[in-house]
Amino acid sequence: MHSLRWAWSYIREYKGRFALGLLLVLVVSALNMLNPYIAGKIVDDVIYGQQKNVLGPLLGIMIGFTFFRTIVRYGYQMTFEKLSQNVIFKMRANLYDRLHKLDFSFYDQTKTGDIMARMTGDLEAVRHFTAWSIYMIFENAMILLFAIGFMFYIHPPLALAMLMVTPFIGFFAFRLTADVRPTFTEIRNQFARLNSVVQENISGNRVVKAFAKEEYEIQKFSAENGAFKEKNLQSAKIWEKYLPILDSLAGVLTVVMILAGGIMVIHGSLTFGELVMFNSLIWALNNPMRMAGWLINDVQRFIASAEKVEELLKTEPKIMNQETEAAKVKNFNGVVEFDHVNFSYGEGPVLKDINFKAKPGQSVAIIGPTGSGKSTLVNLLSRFYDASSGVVRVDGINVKDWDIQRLRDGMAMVMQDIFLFSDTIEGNIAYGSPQSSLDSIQNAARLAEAHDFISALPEGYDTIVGERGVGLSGGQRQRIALARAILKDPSILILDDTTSSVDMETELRIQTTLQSIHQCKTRFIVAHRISSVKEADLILVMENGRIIERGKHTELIKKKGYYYNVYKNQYGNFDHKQHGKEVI
Ligand SMILES: Nc1ncnc2c1ncn2[C@@H]1O[C@H](COP(=O)(O)OP(=O)(O)OP(=O)(O)O)[C@@H](O)[C@H]1O
Repeated sequence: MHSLRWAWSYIREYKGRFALGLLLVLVVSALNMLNPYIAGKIVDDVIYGQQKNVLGPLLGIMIGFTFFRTIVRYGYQMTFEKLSQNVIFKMRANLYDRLHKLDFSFYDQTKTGDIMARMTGDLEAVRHFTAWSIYMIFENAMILLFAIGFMFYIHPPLALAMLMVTPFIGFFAFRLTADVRPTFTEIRNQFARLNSVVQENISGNRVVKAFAKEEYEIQKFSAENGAFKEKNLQSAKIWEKYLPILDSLAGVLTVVMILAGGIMVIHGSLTFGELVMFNSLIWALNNPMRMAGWLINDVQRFIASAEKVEELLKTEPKIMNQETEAAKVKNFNGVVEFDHVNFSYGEGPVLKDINFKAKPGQSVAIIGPTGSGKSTLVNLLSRFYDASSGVVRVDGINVKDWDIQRLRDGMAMVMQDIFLFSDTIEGNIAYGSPQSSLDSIQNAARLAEAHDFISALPEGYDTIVGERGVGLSGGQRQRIALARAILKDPSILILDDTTSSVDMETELRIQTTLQSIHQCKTRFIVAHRISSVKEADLILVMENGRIIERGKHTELIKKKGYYYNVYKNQYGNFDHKQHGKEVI
């Protein structure tokens, strides 16, 4: 019932069309009683009563009605089809909207395959229910009701005899519903698992090949595929157990009708024409009962899928906009402050008492062992996650009070895991600033040391890069992502391990450029290489979620602590000046 109420919240918008559809179904269902009635009349009045003059008009009505029914049926089928397409269009748009509202923590916990199952298979099950099952249930219920009513009108005792079978049918239909329902939820969940395996294998196909794990992955898929088949078979076995019973009970109706009706005709309490009417009406009892199994099947499938779609639509993001005055502030300059910030993803602290301040024009570098919390720290700045305690401020305002859109608009981030869309290089660079001219795109690419290799490609900036940037080297991808960030001209630029795959000479040129063009911006550079961080105004050295050292390059070298050791490991006794020029 809950799923139906939820579906109704979408259908309600088209309630006029919905009501029209049901009305047409009602008309056709009522008119379905006409042909059996006429058939009986022909037997009683034309064959037995010898009123041959009424045969023509009666046949005319029969043929006319058959045409009329076909047209009206087409009308309501189209009505429900259009309605379902509108409903699904809106649901799909809402789902997509919700997926964009949901934050990092949702994507951390949810498999892509599961999301895809909801966007495809589950929506299709809801569409099928709206387009077909609703009117079929209504049509069958109405035909059954009209037929019962009509039978009582013709001959109540025979109608009563036939109805004695229906409680048994109701009982078995109810049992079928109860037994089959859990299997549909299992089928649906197994479909999501199957989807996840396929999706992971397609995304990770290079790793699979590199480790020659094709056979292992095929077997993994085969296990999930087998489980999917088994769950479908289990479900089929249940309703195949009940369908013959429902079918047989429908057959019993014919036997009751022939037996009881025949006796009544022999005793003269029923005319032969009336028996023909009953005989013609038997499909109107049989058919809905036969269909009941299939329709129950559809309803259960709908409920299992609707619950999943609704669950996703109702998932609330943890990161939300607050309606504060600060949210109305338009732009910011880029003053950043971490005020005793602690953070945890759930289990155990990841950031502990992070405390520092950066002004526009300054660059803050973060260095430290892998897993020490560097990326997490910059992620709090863009509010991908919220601090567990303490405050992150931008221009003196808590990031939680900023309008998220505005906050992120003022920042540009090059993430560790570079993502390029399957689009042209020009489109990828202009992703954050779609109105940019080709000149400014090329200029950004020059600053990111990407222009030369892009121009050398046969199609230059029009080159379409594959999914996630396939076809480009790691360093090339990083430079395109950097150009994308530079083009945005943000107040705060965050580079998370952005030049790790770029050779040191190119990196040095990039840094010199960034230094000159971003005089008034605040820059965050997360890196492992000393060469990437040594020019920074403030270097934060992290270990186990804490800042263990801070200062400028020369100060940290003098401290002879962690930073100094990294420096020694990376450069040994290498002279940092060659031919009078700084190289590290
Ligand atoms: N989405 C997440 N959910 C749960 N734990 C996470 C998540 N992301 C990172 N962590 C954990 O938080 C800790 C810090 O990770 P983080 O990525 O910030 O480190 P890092 O210093 O940037 O590492 P690297 O240098 O390898 O990029 C690690 O222990 C990591 O396992």
